[in-house]
Amino acid sequence: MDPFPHILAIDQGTTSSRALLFNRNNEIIHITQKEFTQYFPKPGWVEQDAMEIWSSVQAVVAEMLGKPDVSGTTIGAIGIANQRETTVVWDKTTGRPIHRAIVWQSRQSSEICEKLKNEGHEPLFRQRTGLLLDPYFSGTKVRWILDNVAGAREKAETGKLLFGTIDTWLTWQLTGGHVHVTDLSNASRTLMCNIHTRTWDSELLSLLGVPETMMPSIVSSSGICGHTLSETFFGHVIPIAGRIGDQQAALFGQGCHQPGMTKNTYGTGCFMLMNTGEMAVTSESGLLSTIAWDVNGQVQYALEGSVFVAGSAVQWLRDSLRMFRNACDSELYALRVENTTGVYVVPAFVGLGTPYWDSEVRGAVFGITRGTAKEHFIRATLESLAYQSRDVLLAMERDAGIPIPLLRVDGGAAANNFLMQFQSDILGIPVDRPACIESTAKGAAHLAGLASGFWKNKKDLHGKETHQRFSPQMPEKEKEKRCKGWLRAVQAARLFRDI
Ligand SMILES: Nc1ncnc2c1ncn2[C@@H]1O[C@H](COP(=O)(O)OP(=O)(O)O)[C@@H](O)[C@H]1O
Ligand SMILES: O=P(O)(O)OC[C@H](O)CO
Repeated sequence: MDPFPHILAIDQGTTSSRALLFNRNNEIIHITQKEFTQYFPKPGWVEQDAMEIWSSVQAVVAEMLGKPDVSGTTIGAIGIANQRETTVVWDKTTGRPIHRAIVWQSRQSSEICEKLKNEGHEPLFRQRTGLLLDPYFSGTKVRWILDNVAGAREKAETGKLLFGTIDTWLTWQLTGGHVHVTDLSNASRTLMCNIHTRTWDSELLSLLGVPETMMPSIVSSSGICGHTLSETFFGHVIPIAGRIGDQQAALFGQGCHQPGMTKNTYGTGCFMLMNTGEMAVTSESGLLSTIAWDVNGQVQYALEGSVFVAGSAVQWLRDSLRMFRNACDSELYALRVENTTGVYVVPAFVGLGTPYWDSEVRGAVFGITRGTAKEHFIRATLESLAYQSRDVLLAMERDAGIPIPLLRVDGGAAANNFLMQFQSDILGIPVDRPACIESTAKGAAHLAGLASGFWKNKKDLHGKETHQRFSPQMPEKEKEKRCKGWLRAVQAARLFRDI
């Protein structure tokens, strides 16, 4: 009998927390999931309650432990994949957050970014962190909390506050407040980590006004950093053996272990990453240079294009415009019409990321007529995910200096066949969707499984996976016409901000 037949992956995403149980054949045998509240306190601001995030993780794990043949004693190790950049600051003694978590999408620190840019600091941040001075990243979010929460700065300066991204927060909670760590993939998204020396950068911390005592220790993406407590709901001491930002996790889970291999994940946002091996590639086209993972001291880098609003535009159609009940219904509506009749939705609700990096532009709809129906609107919104991904892919090909012959996809919205076909059509290359689109959880499970000896080496991780291929069908002229229309729509949305 296998004493530990399972690996538990915790996939803490922007819209939901999920627990996924893997067996030694690399199969997912159970999934539990819980959505949690999103707060939009002001236009462009997005916040979450860190305690609610933790409760949602407890809930999905508790539900998992209630499944037949699953218990704390059957789980060999835990791996965590998390929404990145989202910032939690908490009191070391009480363990209570001092403010809501500021979500990666939130723009509330844009003034801080502008000030640092005006002071001429962007080249230094860019060179050392591979990122840009954009509110997307954690550094200016921490600064915002220290500036805006009464008494926070004094407490931070006397070592009473801790900072963490969601991996750090969950590890802290799972270990009963004993372990304060992050890994390089997450650290590389904070604006505070030098991706070349792979340490927190004192000069950048000082420019941001963040005391170094708040920072977690940086540990490997694959290795045991702590254990659950036997007296908590697991009822057992389980090693926490992997932690990695969700987009890098998906890159690992898709098996993109070699330089040049690329994947695009369609979740709340869209994130395209290309493995660049042991080299941090500097981008000329607005891509980010980031750390993919650190496994056994071997660090790999990636080029990344980040789209801020993708699946969340579908949620907006569902929840705010009440156009349908389930995200998957968007496909049925989109297929009821032949095209959008020239309607374009630019879902720049929180600005635009790669390659535009325009944090002030806001969403816009173009080309509506009296004949525009809900179906056109839904179709145009889905198409916007593909157009934004195309903008990123073209930038990536330019920077990497190689064509991308095929795109691997995953994430919740990759389940949408209409979207995947349209993506292939406007890219003019095949799009491959694995039968199991849970690449993020796979990546976290793989890293934990390798560290705990559950799987011996990478050969055990990939085998008989099947893919569905979407091949381009749209005539070249039609493709060009539509893509030109999209670029005009983006330009017009940006112009609207400027007038
Ligand atoms: N069939 C679908 N078509 C389009 N969008 C979808 C579909 N299913 C899920 N989504 C969108 O995908 C997102 C959820 O994907 P997921 O990978 O779980 O995201 P995250 O990790 O960011 O929480 C939601 O924003 C949802 O609106
Ligand atoms: O929650 P996801 O899957 O949309 O991922 C969010 C990213 O990590 C943000 O950088």
